[in-house]
Amino acid sequence: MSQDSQKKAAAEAAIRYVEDGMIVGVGTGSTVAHFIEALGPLRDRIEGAVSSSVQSTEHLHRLQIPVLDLNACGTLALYVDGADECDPAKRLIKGGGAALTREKIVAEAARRFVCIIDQSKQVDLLGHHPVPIEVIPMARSLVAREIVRLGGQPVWRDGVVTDNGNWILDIHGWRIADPKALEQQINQIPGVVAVGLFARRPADVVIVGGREVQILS
Ligand SMILES: O=C[C@H](O)[C@H](O)[C@H](O)COP(=O)(O)O
Repeated sequence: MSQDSQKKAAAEAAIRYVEDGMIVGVGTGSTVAHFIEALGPLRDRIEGAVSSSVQSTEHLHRLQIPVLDLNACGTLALYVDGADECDPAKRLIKGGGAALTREKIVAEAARRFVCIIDQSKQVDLLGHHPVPIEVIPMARSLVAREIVRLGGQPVWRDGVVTDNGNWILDIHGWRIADPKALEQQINQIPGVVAVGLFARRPADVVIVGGREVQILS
């Protein structure tokens, strides 16, 4: 089964968590694009969606799913998003598509975070995939130097500007034994907007696509 078919299978399996009248938090990326497609036929049964990126907002609009302002929604019942890596404790690396900051905000606002992935995303230890950090542009070099002190190798994702007008550093070379501690340390560096480590707020349910879809809860 191709990686994209696995993504689609996971995304379609996540639809069972959508209930009538819900406001659904929606992540970003190619796996979420399948979820948005599956959500389309339910547009009249849900109140709407809260989006984590311009890309997802445009997709939701194309399917006539109302996109709501998080500030007017309070706590969301459900957030569905993909990931770049997922460990057995459902901690994640996210941000391959540069949407990590808004994704973190919507995930934090949700009671249940359902993460949809293909099998290649499952790892024992996070860090094979670089860890993205969104930084305020003027702080790029400062943050990079601090990251080197923490043992990482920062690479500027040159040319990429986030939806918030910021830049991305991708940190290579880490095998992350304590993701929560590292998340906290990175968050303390001035100029860091968000880090794509989701350890303080891991997923609640992980759906792994495949011929047999696996649901880890
Ligand atoms: O910024 C992007 C997000 O964190 C994505 O959810 C993540 O990169 C996974 O993307 P995809 O579903 O395309 O593999």
